[in-house]
Amino acid sequence: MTTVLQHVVRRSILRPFAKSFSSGSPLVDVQVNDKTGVAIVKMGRAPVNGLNTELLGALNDTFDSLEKNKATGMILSSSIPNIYSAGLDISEMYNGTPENLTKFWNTLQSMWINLYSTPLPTVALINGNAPAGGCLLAMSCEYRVMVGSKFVIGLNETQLGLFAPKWFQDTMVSIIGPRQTELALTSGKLFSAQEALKIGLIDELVASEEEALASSDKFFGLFKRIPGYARGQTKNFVRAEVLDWLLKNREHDTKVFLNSIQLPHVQKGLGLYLQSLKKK
Ligand SMILES: CCCCC/C=C\C/C=C\CC/C=C/CC(=O)SCCNC(=O)CCNC(=O)[C@H](O)C(C)(C)COP(=O)(O)OP(=O)(O)OC[C@H]1O[C@@H](n2cnc3c(N)ncnc32)[C@H](O)[C@@H]1OP(=O)(O)O
Repeated sequence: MTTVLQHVVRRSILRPFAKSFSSGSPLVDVQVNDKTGVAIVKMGRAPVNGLNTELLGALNDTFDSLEKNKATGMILSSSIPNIYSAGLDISEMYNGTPENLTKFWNTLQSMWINLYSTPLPTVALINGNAPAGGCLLAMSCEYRVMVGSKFVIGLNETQLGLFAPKWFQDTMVSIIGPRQTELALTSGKLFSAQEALKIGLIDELVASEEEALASSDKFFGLFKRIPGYARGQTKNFVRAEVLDWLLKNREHDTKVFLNSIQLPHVQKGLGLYLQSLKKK
């Protein structure tokens, strides 16, 4: 089978048949399996894959590029040991100008719309902690495999004095239901891997990255004989309600974010939280 992406080969081959391609950003590494057409997308923004405007934009461009170049599936993972993503980069939300905050939020919205609605089958290979925005990324994929039992995942926004936006919440509701989402979000719960498995927030818990890749292959294999259009339309219908809310309310959602995040007591809380993280 010929290579599905037309980009320039950039780095060495890591898996058999896998080629590295330039994602256009040093923050995102893309390797496409020549044989299957499945792309492994790895976030690599040290130290914790904080989702700033640049990384969000790079992810968005990558998703676009994979679709345009007819990849057959995508695995979203991280190249940073023990970290999937620490969520939104708090430095972007602390003391930001209204222009920068708006750009940041709009980039997040676009990235999520793209990821959540892609017709490609998607797997989150969660090889590290995935709080808040990191959990959102994983939840937006169709299948979640966590590697190792020492990591946590969840929407912990209330612990920071924030709230998870409606579309973050709705994404979780679609996976674990309203009752468990309400309990988790009001308390800002970060689930252990075992808890996440029990509640269905992750689909599998495995011991190694190799096992996770095998699970992903098995998941993609489910669609071998299913026409792509039928699969894509079905995914669209299932996800339409959650997606449509943001598509119809982007401006409102941005205003809510801007108004809330700039409140003096919210800014003070963010500053203290950042300090506490740095002091560790
Ligand atoms: C009426 C009031 C309403 C208010 C509502 C307001 C707004 C509502 C609208 C929108 C809501 C906004 C939604 C936000 C979602 C989010 O994603 S917020 C981010 C939440 N993330 C976290 O809480 C995770 C914090 N990080 C950690 O727990 C740990 O770092 C880790 C991920 C578990 C990793 O631990 P590890 O020990 O490996 O690393 P360190 O903790 O030592 O960190 C290394 C380095 O990285 C910095 N850092 C960590 N996380 C972030 C982050 N999210 N953003 C920016 N920077 C981060 C940390 O400070 C260290 O920095 P260094 O010391 O300078 O190296």
